[in-house]
This record gives sequence, structure tokens and C-alpha cells, in this order.
Amino acid sequence: MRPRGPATRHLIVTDDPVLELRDVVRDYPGRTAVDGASFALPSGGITCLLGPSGCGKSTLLRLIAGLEPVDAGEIRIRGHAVAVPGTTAAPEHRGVGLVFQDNALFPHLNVSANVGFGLAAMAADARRARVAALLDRFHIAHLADAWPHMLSGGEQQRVAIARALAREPSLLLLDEPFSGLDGHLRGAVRDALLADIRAAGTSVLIVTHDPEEAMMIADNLILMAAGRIVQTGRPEDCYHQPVSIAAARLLGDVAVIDAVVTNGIADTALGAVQADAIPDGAAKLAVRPDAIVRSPAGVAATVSATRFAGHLYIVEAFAADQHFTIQLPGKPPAIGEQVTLALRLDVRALVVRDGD
Ligand SMILES: Nc1ncnc2c1ncn2[C@@H]1O[C@H](COP(=O)(O)OP(=O)(O)OP(=O)(O)O)[C@@H](O)[C@H]1O
Repeated sequence: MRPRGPATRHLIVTDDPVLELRDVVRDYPGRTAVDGASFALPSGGITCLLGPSGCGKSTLLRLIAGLEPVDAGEIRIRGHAVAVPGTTAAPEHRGVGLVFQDNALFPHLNVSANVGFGLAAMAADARRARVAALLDRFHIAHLADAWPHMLSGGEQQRVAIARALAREPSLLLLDEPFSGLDGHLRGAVRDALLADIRAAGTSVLIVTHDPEEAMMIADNLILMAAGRIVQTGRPEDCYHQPVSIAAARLLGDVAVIDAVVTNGIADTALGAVQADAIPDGAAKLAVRPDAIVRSPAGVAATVSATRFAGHLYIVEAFAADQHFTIQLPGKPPAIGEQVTLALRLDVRALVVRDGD
């Protein structure tokens, strides 16, 4: 097990959080899957938990759902402690709804019975009304009497989400809910489903490893790497103001440029930027690829490769012994051609001390 670092608290919104994790740890033999996770989730809205494969996202979701115990720390839902070491409230007592990738409907129950499954304690009339309202909300009323094996993947998903919302949970947990959707329909199907989920007013935590999707659908992001929460916040803030180069990489391509900091200015081959609070000496500048542009007053660079990426070209170039990957719209330069490159004047850059 790794020594634990100092706990960092990530709070997206502090008042009335639906979910709060404090220094949560989950150890498996030989590895710590969740390593001191702390964050709070606001009531309402969609939050995406994003990170590369194996970083601990599903484990964290299982801890929140109550399918596994925590080894250290605490989980609170609507202010109630539901997990501390040695005590794990059962999933059905947490007020969370959970939908896994495979949707896992009960094969021997029709759609209505699947959706109403958790409502056995309700009077029959009230149960029928709740189920009917959910079938309407998720546009599956016409499938009320169908069996799970008769449904498409998208229909099964709607049934699974309606079922998870039947008991009006405080929090809906979705594990990679869109991974099974077909490419060109994916966006439309996803957006329609999310609109229906938003209309239900439940707070939603979605696990995904797709950064573009996460930024598109989330009100807030939780970025995770190697068992740790590395940053939380609004997608725009996480994208433009990453806390580290590793955090920046979780959301997309990053160009890392050598810099030398002197008196709060980081100087690079492509221009200088402000670098307050960074000590003098060698540093790295991290920018999004669109922050490097062709400019007549720029530094001469030699193009070594170009790749077509649909709406733009990815161009590799060398200047001052450094390699740059940039994005250019329109006709690309030829291999071997000289281009002049500079940092965009309004560049938003992360400057870190070399080695950080
Ligand atoms: N029950 C378990 N026993 C032992 N190790 C486990 C167990 N479950 C997960 N792990 C390990 O813990 C780490 C985190 O796994 P987890 O499934 O939470 O990651 P993930 O981010 O959800 O990955 P993916 O995106 O690939 O689903 C992985 O290295 C995994 O092999």
C-alpha cells in the first residue's frame, strides 16, 4: 500500500450536499483502489466522475451505493453517515438508485413489474400510478407489458433508469450508461435520456471515461486518477484551469513546453506568459493545442507530420529543439515546410515548476 498523502477536500458546492465523501479509502489485496477521496456533490444536476480505465471509478460508485465497505473515511448521504469502517448501511437504506452498464432487468418480470419492483410496500393504486408516471416520463408506456428480452438496448436502459428512480432516491448512480449506444445516435439518445432524468429532479452521478462526453453533459466534474480525486469543478474551469498537467491530460490533449521563469514571467520558445507564484528557474508550460497558432512574428518551426482529423489538421513541428503538436484549420503545411508559431495572445496556460 502507498503511504497516504495529505487529505485534500474537494467541494463543488458546500451548502446542502446530497453526497459527501471524507477521506474515503478502499484497499484490495496489493492495491489501493480508492485512496483518500473527498468531495461533496450538490443537490440536483448532473456530475460526471471521469478518469482512465482502472483508476477506481466503479469502486467508488460501489462504495457510494453500499455494495462494498469503506476501509477508512466516511460517506454521508443527505447528511446521514451511511459508511464508516465497520459499518455499512445496506443499499436499500441509502436512498440511492444504481444502474450498471448491463442494465440487468429481471428477465421474469415485464416492464411494469420491473419498474414497480421496489415499491412492494406501497398500496396497489399508488404503486400503479407511480409506475405509470415513470413509464410516461421515460417514454416507455407502450412497452408496459413487454418482456426484457423483447426490448432494444436503449429501451432496456430506460426501464432500468425508471426502476432506479421508482423509490425517489436522493441520488442516481449511473455506471458508463452510454457506452452501449450506437455511434451516430449516441448524442441524440443520450441527450433525450438526460433531459428526462433532469426532469425527474434527482441528483445524478455518472461514471464515464470519455472526457468529451463528460464535459458536454455534466454540470460538474470529478476528475480521478490512480485512486485519487485530482480536481473537481465546472467543466470549463477544469478544462481551462487545470490544477496539474496530469489533471489537464484527463480532459484532452495538452502541449507541454519548456519554460524558464524569471520574476513571475515564464519565457518559452513560442512567447512569454505570466507565471505568478512560480519560483525562478526551469518550468513547464501546459496549454491546449489550440493555444499555439501560426503567426508571422512567431518562431520558425519545421513541420514533421500532418494528420487529418475531420474539421482540422493535427500538425507536428519542431522548433528550438522542441516538438509541438498543434491544430490547424484549413489546408495543412507540407512536411518539411517552415511555419512560424507563437502562443495565442489570450492564452490560458498552466505553469508548473520543472519536476512537479
Ligand atoms: N474486487 C476486486 N478485487 C481486487 N481488485 C479489484 C476489485 N475490483 C477492482 N479492483 C481493482 O481496483 C482498480 C480499480 O478498479 P475499478 O473497476 O474501480 O476502475 P475503473 O476506473 O472503474 O475502471 P474501468 O473504467 O476500466 O471500469 C483496478 O486496478 C481493479 O483491477
